[in-house]
Amino acid sequence: MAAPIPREWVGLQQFPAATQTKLHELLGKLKEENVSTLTILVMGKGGVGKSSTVNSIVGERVANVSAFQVSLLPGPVSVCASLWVTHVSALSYVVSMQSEGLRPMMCSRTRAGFTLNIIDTPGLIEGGYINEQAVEIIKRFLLEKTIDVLLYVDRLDTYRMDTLDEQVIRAITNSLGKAIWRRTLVVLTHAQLSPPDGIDYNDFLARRSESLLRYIRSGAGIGKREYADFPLPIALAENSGRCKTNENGAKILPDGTPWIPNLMKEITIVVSNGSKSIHVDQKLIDGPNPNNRWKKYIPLILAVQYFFVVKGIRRAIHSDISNGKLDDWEQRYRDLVGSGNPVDQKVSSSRNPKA
Ligand SMILES: Nc1nc2c(ncn2[C@@H]2O[C@H](COP(=O)(O)OP(=O)(O)OP(=O)(O)O)[C@@H](O)[C@H]2O)c(=O)[nH]1
Repeated sequence: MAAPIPREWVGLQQFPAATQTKLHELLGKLKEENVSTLTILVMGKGGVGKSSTVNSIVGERVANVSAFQVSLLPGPVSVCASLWVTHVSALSYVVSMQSEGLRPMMCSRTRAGFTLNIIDTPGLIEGGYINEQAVEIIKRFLLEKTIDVLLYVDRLDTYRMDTLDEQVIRAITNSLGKAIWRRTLVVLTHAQLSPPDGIDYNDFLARRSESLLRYIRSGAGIGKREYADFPLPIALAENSGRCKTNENGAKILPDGTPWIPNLMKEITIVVSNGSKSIHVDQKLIDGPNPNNRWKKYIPLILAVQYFFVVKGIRRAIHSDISNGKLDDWEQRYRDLVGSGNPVDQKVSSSRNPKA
């Protein structure tokens, strides 16, 4: 199927002038590096703000946003709130999966010779499990596409990580290969939260980032020695219409940073980090063939067998022959014959008890 003709990126004009200037600057930098097309894949659990982030980046409502909004309650009710968040989020995953369908959505926009493709995907969890059907549909959708950047989206205001997070990360790794994590920017939405119990915002962010990265590294199989190869930078997003703005009208993070240009800057850093974009072909989607897994070790195993087993046995036989030593069975046979065959004697005496 032919790719749709990209439309003009009119959403760019919705941004405040300062944001537009910054975005044009970043697109110009990419073009200097011969990058004139950027394909961004957005993945994560359900209800974390994937579609909202897509809409924020494009500056248009191109993706359907789920109806559920879970907010963090401040102060003494924070424990209740965290349970409530978990509960309502789980409900929102189920409802959104049913209402939105499982098909990913690609939106393409062009501006001054630059094309932005952004792919929104359904949440990967349904009823507390990985939705294998959604994973298969996403894989098929991505076939023969080249992914420049993965935005792995999660919420800043989620306190607990569990094995489900690891499963989502494993499902992405199995579908797109471990290398996708070299091309990943982690995006934490709901960035305008007030941390519970008076915790300092930066401390809260540091703790949340650390626990999320721990899960990503574990789910993706990134060992300690590989940390430098998989930098996994983190950017914050606040998609709410109530996000604070600066004097230019740009949506800002609690520290005053306009977050959309900041997110785009982080994306360009990932693009320029020296790793390759991920081309999704059938082989990548199928994953490693378990039959081929040990194939390369076959000659080595045969050589070890030959030198340590076959040669050893041969040597033992030769030395037995030259020592005149008999095999156990041969020795036993000779003993039997030599002593008048006690087995035969026993048999004949049992047939003729008087004998
Ligand atoms: N306050 C706040 N709300 C957000 C933010 N991002 C998303 N939301 C809300 O969270 C809910 C889910 O957002 P979506 O963008 O639909 O999340 P999603 O990950 O695309 O969800 P699925 O498509 O169901 O997987 C919606 O009600 C959004 O309005 C954010 O940064 N801040």
